[in-house]
Amino acid sequence: MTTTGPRTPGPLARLIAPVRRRVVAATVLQGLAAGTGIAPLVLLVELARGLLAPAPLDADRLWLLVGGALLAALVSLLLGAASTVVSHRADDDLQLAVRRDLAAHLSRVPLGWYSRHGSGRAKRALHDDVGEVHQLVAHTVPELAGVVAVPLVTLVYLVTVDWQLALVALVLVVAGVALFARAMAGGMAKMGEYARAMGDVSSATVEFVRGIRVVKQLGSQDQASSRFVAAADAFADFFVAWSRSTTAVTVGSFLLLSAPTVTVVVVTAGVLLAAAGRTDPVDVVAFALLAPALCAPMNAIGARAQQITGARGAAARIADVLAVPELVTTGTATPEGARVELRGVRFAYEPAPGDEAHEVLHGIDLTLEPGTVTALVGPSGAGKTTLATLPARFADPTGGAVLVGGADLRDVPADVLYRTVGFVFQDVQLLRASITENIALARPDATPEQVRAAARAARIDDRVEAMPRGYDSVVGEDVQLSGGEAQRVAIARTLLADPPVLVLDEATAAVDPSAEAHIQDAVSELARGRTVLVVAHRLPTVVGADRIVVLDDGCVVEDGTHSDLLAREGAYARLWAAWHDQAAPAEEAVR
Ligand SMILES: Nc1ncnc2c1ncn2[C@@H]1O[C@H](COP(=O)(O)OP(=O)(O)OP(=O)(O)O)[C@@H](O)[C@H]1O
Repeated sequence: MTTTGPRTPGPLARLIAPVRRRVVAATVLQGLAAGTGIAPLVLLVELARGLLAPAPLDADRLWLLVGGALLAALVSLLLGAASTVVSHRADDDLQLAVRRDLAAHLSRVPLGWYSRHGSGRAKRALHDDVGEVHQLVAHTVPELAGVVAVPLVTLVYLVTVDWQLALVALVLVVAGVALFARAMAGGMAKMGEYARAMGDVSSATVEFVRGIRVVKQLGSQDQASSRFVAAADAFADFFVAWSRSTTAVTVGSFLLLSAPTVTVVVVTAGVLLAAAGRTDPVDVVAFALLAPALCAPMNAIGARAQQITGARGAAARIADVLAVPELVTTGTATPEGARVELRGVRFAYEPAPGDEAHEVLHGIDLTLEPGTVTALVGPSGAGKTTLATLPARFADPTGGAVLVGGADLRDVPADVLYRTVGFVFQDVQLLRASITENIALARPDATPEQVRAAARAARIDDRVEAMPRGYDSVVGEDVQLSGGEAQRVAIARTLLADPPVLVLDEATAAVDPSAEAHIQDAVSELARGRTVLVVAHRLPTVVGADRIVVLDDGCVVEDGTHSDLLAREGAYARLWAAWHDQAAPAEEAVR
């Protein structure tokens, strides 16, 4: 993201602002630690000077130098440790604060956001992105002080020892840094292309892996893998060309900045100067010992630059998640009763960047009376699922209002709303916890008898009893549940929560007859005495509904009972006939 005009802090600067002072303190401490870390070497040089001097040994002075070197090493260690403590404390506080903010925010974003992005984006922000910022605050920034302080302090000392030799070393390092900067600039210029090629490989990989089962069934592996292979080849070609264009400069910079090169060149120059009587041989020892320190930290710059780029991306992603609008609730209304009303409801999904918003519900008026079952039917893409998610406030309508028990959902506190409206959708979410905990999620105080009663009503009790640890069996560890079983656990959970209004998205796929009978029994149990809205993907299941609402292209086109609608010979009758011609024989074949 680019900004113009007065400089506004970027997402990374804003994110770490609360701990900025402590990061600065840790950086200063690390700089001091790195600077004092050079002192023992300097004192060693002075020790050599004392030992090699023609004059008699001044033992006291030499011991003083040894003591000084030890003390400097100790101080450097202590300063480094203090820096680590300060930076890690700051990092701990920052991680906790950011994770708390994210968790609180994620609990208030519309449920529809999760349907659209899956839980992967939330996990990435909470775990991976916070981890990248940790790397920056706890390690990268303080360590950069060392990268700067060590060569600077060394250079200042070496200039005082012999400015000519220092100049030789400086020319080498400057040439190396210039080459390195060129290599980095070349690399950065192609970064966009690199990201594109990498993106192509990852989307081709995802596509290939996702479709692998279907592809294998159809025996067309070669065709399916061709896009993946083409993307991988294109990436390899790009990478080879990229490396070729930067290899010479990169290798040149590494050679110039390597400790052996700098040492050999400077010592050779020192020997020549000493032979010409223009420098003291002991000064050459100083360069032999300290010249590597001029360039050693440079090698860390590449990795640090990558960590800074990574943390910038992570902070931007965290900021994006925090910017997702929350569902605001005035908290001023409590539903009275279980009537659900949709008044002139319009809905448009948020468009992808660059696209125009596309309205999918165009002014729906619908009242669901307490204790009745209403089935939503219609062609694929008519807006059934979108409509069904609105009473559970997955999102707010873009026009009109949704009321439950006379209260506009925007005025109902979230906990009251979810006690009033329950939902069981196809992608059932079970926790990696015991069956009991999964069923009692909304009522942790439920007794084991209440949990079992709900499981019995949901026709899952027998299956749970047969599990290795019964109701204590952990889902995903002790037992793997089929889709139908998971759905019945979710139904048991909803039965126990006992919400007066219920939204159900019926399974799309045909399952075997006994499993379907179990699910239908469980659903009937669930529907008893509640206001139920069910999205029916398979027509035979709607026959007994009190009312059938036919949606087409985001509008209600018919409304009535099964026999009324058949007699009307309109949209529903056509759907029914089409289902009999196509889907029914296919389902029979599956059975
Ligand atoms: N998350 C989303 N973002 C953008 N558009 C969406 C999203 N979900 C659904 N749509 C669009 O909204 C329209 C209605 O979709 P919806 O899933 O509500 O229909 P449906 O009647 O339930 O279909 P089906 O029976 O196939 O499940 C479709 O055009 C669909 O492409």
